[in-house]
Amino acid sequence: MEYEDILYEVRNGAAWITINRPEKMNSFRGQTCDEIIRALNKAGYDRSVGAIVLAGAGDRAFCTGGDQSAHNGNYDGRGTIGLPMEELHNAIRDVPKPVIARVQGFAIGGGNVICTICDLTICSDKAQFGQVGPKMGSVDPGYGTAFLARVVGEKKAREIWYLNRRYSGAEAVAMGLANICVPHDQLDAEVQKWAEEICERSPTALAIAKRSFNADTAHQAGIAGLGMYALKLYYDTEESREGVNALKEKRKPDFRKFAK
Ligand SMILES: CC(C)(COP(=O)(O)OP(=O)(O)OC[C@H]1O[C@@H](n2cnc3c(N)ncnc32)[C@H](O)[C@@H]1OP(=O)(O)O)[C@@H](O)C(=O)NCCC(=O)NCCSC(=O)CCC(=O)c1ccccc1C(=O)O
Repeated sequence: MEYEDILYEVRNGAAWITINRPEKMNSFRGQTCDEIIRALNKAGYDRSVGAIVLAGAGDRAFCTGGDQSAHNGNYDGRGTIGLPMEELHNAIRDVPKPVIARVQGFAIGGGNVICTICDLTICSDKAQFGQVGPKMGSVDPGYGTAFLARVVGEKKAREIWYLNRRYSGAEAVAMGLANICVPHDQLDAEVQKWAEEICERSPTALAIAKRSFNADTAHQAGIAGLGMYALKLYYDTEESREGVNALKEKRKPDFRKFAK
């Protein structure tokens, strides 16, 4: 079998990459990231594909970030923190085709980062966006913070990271985090419509436009690469583990004891 954690299908020029771990709220482990990277590169350089859709299986979640059951100071894969996060984020940005996030449920933590990085985000009225980092003992030191501020503005990005609230699809559209919010049962048709419209456009012009948009924030890849080492040091602390343990033990984390 080519993939275990994702589904890959081309629908009339649109490559659909679907995280298929609904029992884990489509959170990702190392293998999931590797498979998404492989699928992105396959779709990105397949001449019959004009647009790429990133989705999550089932109704509950688009993606809820790193799989906390595979997280104990390190995740279970390769890379600085045990997940090839920088590579995954860069793959979304580097493929020369627009990537559309299809958000039908929770886009939380690292899942929120992924949809922030995607070129476009189309969500349903059941979508819920949000960050959980400081609530869970984690933080994205790269695109998830710095690029988010480019997308929604500095004040809103700081609110998202400092308070860890949840936002509806309509609120995501209002702050510029999503392009459009549609009724749940119309989501797939809407996503496919946008993808097919993109497929009719000049691939070279699209690739140049995407590279040009990316150029303005390319330095953030360097910040992310450096920040992952800081994140790894943080993951090795009791303070970070408090977040993971609290989720597992279904209790509120007590971070105050780590106040500096
Ligand atoms: C997603 C929730 C808000 C849903 O809440 P609720 O509806 O109340 O349902 P629950 O009962 O909480 O959850 C149901 C079920 O799903 C499991 N689950 C949910 N998310 C995860 C996950 N990420 N990993 C593993 N399992 C998960 C949950 O445990 C329940 O299982 P049961 O067996 O039924 O008990 C809520 O669940 C929630 O907030 N989940 C945690 C999300 C989370 O912590 N995500 C990742 C951590 S931090 C982060 O992502 C920010 C940092 C970041 O972006 C990053 C940057 C660089 C590298 C890596 C990361 C990274 O992603 O960690």
